[in-house]
Formats: sequence, C-alpha cells, structure tokens
Amino acid sequence: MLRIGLTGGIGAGKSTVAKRLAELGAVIVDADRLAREVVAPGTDGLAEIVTAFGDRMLTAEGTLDRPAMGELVFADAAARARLNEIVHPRVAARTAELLAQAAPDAIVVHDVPLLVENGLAAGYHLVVVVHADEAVRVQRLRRDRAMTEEAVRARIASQATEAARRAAADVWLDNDGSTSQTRAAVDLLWTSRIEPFAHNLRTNTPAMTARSAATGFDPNRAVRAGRLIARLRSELGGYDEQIVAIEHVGATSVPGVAAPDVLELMLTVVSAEAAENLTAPLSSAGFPPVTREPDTAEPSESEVSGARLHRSADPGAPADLYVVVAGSAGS
Ligand SMILES: CC(C)(COP(=O)(O)OP(=O)(O)OC[C@H]1O[C@@H](n2cnc3c(N)ncnc32)[C@H](O)[C@@H]1O)[C@@H](O)C(=O)NCCC(=O)NCCS
Ligand SMILES: Nc1ncnc2c1ncn2[C@@H]1O[C@H](COP(=O)(O)OP(=O)(O)OP(=O)(O)O)[C@@H](O)[C@H]1O
Repeated sequence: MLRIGLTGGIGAGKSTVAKRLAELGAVIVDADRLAREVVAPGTDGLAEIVTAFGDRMLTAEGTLDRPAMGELVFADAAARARLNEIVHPRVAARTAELLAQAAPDAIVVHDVPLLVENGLAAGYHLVVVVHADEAVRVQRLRRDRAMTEEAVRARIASQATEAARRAAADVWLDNDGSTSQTRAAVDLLWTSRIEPFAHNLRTNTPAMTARSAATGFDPNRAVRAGRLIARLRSELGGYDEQIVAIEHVGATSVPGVAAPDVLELMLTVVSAEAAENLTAPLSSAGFPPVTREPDTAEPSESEVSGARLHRSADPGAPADLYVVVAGSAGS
C-alpha cells in the first residue's frame, strides 16, 4: 500500500486535489470528515466535549455547535489544545481502522489538515502539500463558505507556517491558479510519480531514474535526506535494537560540494542477520533491495564495500541506501 499524506492550510485546496485523486483511483481518508463523525450525537467524543466545555457547545438539536466551538478555539490556544486532545486520538484510531481495511495494493491518500502541526509526516511514503497564498485563501473562503476574513485569519494563525510545510513537502502543489491548472498538475503527479511509485512498491522494484551529472551544492538535499531518515526511523520502529545509525552520507551530504541529484544514506546495523531481517521492512518503507543481474559482468553493487544496496522506489526522488554491518569494512 502506498500511503500519501495530503495537507495544506485552511482553504488551500486539499479537498479539490483529493477529489481528483479519488477520480484517478486513490482511496481517500478524510480527517475533517472523521473529526465530525467522532463527535456526532451519541458518541463519547461529544460527551467529553460537553464535560470539558459545557452544554453551551450544543445546539438545540443536541449536535456540536460548530460555529460556537470554532469561535472559542480559534481565539484561545488552551481551549484548542483541549479540543484537540479529545478529537485527535479518536480520529487517529478511526484512521488506523480504515487503513487496515484498505486493499494491500491500494493508493491511500490521507487528507489531513494538521499533518505538519501534529508531526505526522514520517508516517507516509510521500507528503503532498497544497498551497495557495493567504490572500487567495481568504478570498475563496469568503466567497464559497461565507467565512469572515477575521475567522479565516484566526485559523491560519493557529496552523503551521508555510516554511514548516515546505520542509515537510515531498511535493508542492501550487493552487493559486485555476482549478483546471491544478487538476492538470495532479494528473501529471499521478502518472509520473504516484502510479509508478505504487507499482514499484507492489513489485519490490527500485525506481529507474537516470543518474544526472553533478550539479551545484543544494542545501535542500540535507532537508530531503532528513525527511527520508525520519521516514525510515518511523517505518523501522520495531527494529530499533538492530539499528546503530541512519545517516546522510556521500557527496550530497558535504556542504559546498557539487553532486549528482541522488541522495545517499547509510543504515548501520548490528549484524549480518539484522541486515537480512530489515530487507522486507525496508521494501515496505519504499527502499527495495537492488539485486545483481545474474548475467552481467557489471555488479549492481554499491560503491561501499560489503554493503547491501537498497534504492528508493520513488521515481521522483532518487536515493540509494547502503546497509552496512557495524565494524565491517564499509561502516
Ligand atoms: C472547531 C470546529 C468544531 C469548527 O468546525 P467547522 O465546521 O467550522 O470547521 P471544519 O471542522 O470543517 O474545519 C475546517 C478547517 O479548519 C481548520 N481546523 C479545524 N480544526 C483545527 C484545529 N484544531 N487547529 C487548526 N486548524 C483547524 C482546518 O483547516 C480544517 O480543514 C472543528 O474544526 C473541530 O472540531 N476541530 C478540532 C478537530 C480537528 O483538529 N480537525 C482537523 C482535522 S483532524
Ligand atoms: N484553483 C481554484 N480556483 C478557484 N477556487 C478554488 C480553487 N481551488 C479551490 N477552490 C475553492 O476554494 C475553496 C477551498 O478549497 P478546498 O475546499 O479544496 O480547500 P481545503 O484545503 O480542502 O479547505 P479546508 O482546509 O477547509 O478543508 C473551495 O470552495 C473550493 O471550491
């Protein structure tokens, strides 16, 4: 299963992008919708809200008074934290149930507004951020949802900054233009990256990416490496005792040095057995092993002697991962 996290600030265009991804074949898990379900009348979520905030947060029909709740929590960080404490664990539990029900070969898109705020990025194979300028978002939400400018800005102020979203984004989708432009960008993303990535993941195949010539030093590569390392750490969480370190290595890790746009990572493990144990989880994490062609003189072995080579299945972000045993020649 390819897991994609889709996020962006209020009104950025997540639902618009998710709708197109659903048409293309993705299974959508919508956090805003689940956040409504877990506080529907009769739920323990709604009961806990009443205990925390009083029945002034209920309408005459006994449903959550969303405008009243919104007015309170987007003006008061402590109240927002309290509401989040009630709603987020319930949404997380429901999300886990839905993910468990999805087909093993599904492409699941998790539409989650607070992905960056809640530190969830490492849990996905790919994080897609939809962005529109603040002024554009204000104008669209005033027009389409009759929100006041003040209400939109209060929500924006309670959410992650653009810089924080940029650091988390594997894909940045600009939605300042027309919906048809965004739709075309989503279609291209689907055919050029998401579908082949999902295919590679299913078939345990590293991405076939042309190795580019060295280009100038790019500090963003360290950020990208950091994202991949966090992802690997999250995915290999059950194997902590077998892992010594996961590091960004090679030319792309050296400040000021020109390098081909292929990240190199090194995973140091405690033993040869640990390297073997990690083969399957690394494949699920999006780093299948590179196998040597039986009849070629040229070994598709890594340059790091004694290392096992794994390679990213993501065609949009070339990365090699050397798995070495601590104390061996390659480590
Ligand atoms: C405060 C509530 C009742 C207001 O309801 P309302 O119908 O006006 O808004 P809705 O739920 O449709 O959310 C619209 C957008 O507001 C923003 N937003 C919602 N909750 C939050 C929050 N806790 N922090 C920051 N932004 C938020 C998101 O961009 C979201 O997409 C509601 O948003 C809520 O229960 N929020 C807490 C749960 C939550 O965090 N939901 C977000 C995804 S899990
Ligand atoms: N490119 C666009 N041009 C014009 N209007 C747009 C465009 N993209 C989205 N919209 C409109 O802007 C509003 C916000 O978009 P959308 O609902 O997709 O954002 P969202 O990120 O899902 O919002 P929320 O944070 O509330 O969940 C919607 O009314 C939508 O129809």
